[in-house]
Amino acid sequence: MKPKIFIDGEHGTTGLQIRTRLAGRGDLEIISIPAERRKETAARAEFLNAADVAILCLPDDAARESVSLISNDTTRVIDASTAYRVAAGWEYGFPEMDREQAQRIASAKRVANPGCWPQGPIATLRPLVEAGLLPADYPVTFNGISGYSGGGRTMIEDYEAKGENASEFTPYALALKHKHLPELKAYAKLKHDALMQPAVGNFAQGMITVVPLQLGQLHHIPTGAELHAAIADHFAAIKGGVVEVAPYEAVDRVPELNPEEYNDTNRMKLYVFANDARAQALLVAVYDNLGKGASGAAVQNLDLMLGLNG
Ligand SMILES: NC(=O)C1=CN([C@@H]2O[C@H](COP(=O)(O)OP(=O)(O)OC[C@H]3O[C@@H](n4cnc5c(N)ncnc54)[C@H](OP(=O)(O)O)[C@@H]3O)[C@@H](O)[C@H]2O)C=CC1
Ligand SMILES: CC(=O)N[C@@H](CCC(=O)OP(=O)(O)O)C(=O)O
Repeated sequence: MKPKIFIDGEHGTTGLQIRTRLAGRGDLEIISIPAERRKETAARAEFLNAADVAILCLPDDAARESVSLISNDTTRVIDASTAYRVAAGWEYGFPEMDREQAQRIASAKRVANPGCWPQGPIATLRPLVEAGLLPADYPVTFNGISGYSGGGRTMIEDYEAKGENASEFTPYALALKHKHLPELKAYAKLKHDALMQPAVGNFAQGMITVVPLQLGQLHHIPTGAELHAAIADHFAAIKGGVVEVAPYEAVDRVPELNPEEYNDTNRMKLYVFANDARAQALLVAVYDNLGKGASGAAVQNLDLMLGLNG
C-alpha cells in the first residue's frame, strides 16, 4: 500500500510547491481536500486522520489546530509553520544539521520544517561552535536578501501588483524580534539570540544569508582556512545531504553570488570569505527560500520519514 500524504494548506505558496514537487511520484498517494472545504474543521480532521503523513502548510494557529485534530496514533506530521520548531517532542527538519539528524527525522512522528532564514546561518555557525572556533556566546549578527515569495500569498500579491514600481531592496524586521530567532539560537548552539537584519528584494524566489564575523577579540583567532575546513569537514561527514561547501580558493576568484541560483532545487551552497590580516570573515549561504527553505526541505523530510529516496 502506498503511503497516504495529506497537504493541509495545499493551495498556499508552500503547499502548492510541495504538490508540484510530488506530482508524478507513483510511490505516494496524495489525498486532497476539495478546495471549498479546505477550512472546514471536520473535513480537515477526516483527512488528517486518514493520512500516514500530514504536511501542514498553514499559519501557526491553524497548524496548531491541525495537530490537535489528530486523534490517532499513526498520522505523522511535518509542520512548515513556526509553531513547533523549538518544541519538545518535535525534531527539527534540517537533516544536514548533524550526523544523527537524518536518522532522528526518519524515526520521528513530528517534524518541524525549518524557517527559511535560519538554515543558512545554522549550516555555517553550528560546525564552528562545535569545533570550538567560535564561542557559543559570540554576538552573532546576520543579514540577507530573500525573494518576496518568502512572505506568502499576501506579499506575493503585493509585489506583483506593484511590478517594476516595487522596491528592489527593503530591509525589514527592524523591531529586532523576528520569529526565526529562537530556532537559530537553539540549533546553531548559541547562548544568545542573534541580531537578524533581513531584506526582501523585487524577485520572486531565492535567497542569500550572510553572517559577518569580527574575529579579532577572540582568544584564538581562527584563519579563514580553519573556518572553511571546519565547515567542509562537517558536511563531508553527512551522507546524502544537499548542502555543498564551495572550495576556499573561491575567495580569490570572488564568485558572483546570485540569490536565484538554486531556484527550484533543494540545494544549498556555502562559502567562507575571509581577510586574515583584518581578522574578519563572512559566512554565506545561497539557496531557494521555497526549496531548501521550505517545500524542498519538506519533501526531503517526507522521504526520510518514509524511507524513500524520492
Ligand atoms: N513562503 C515561504 O517561503 C515559507 C513559508 N513557510 C511557512 O509555511 C506556512 C504557509 O506559508 P505560505 O505557504 O507562505 O502561506 P500562504 O499564505 O501562501 O498559504 C497559507 C494557506 O493556508 C490556508 N489557510 C489559512 N488558514 C487556514 C485554516 N484555518 N484552515 C485551512 N487552511 C488555511 C490559506 O488559505 P487562504 O489563502 O484562503 O486564506 C492558504 O492557502 C506558514 O506557516 C509559513 O510561515 C515556511 C517556510 C518558507
Ligand atoms: C521574505 C519574508 O517575509 N520571509 C518570511 C519568512 C519565510 C519563512 O521562512 O517562513 P516561516 O514563516 O515558516 O518561518 C519572514 O521573514 O517572516
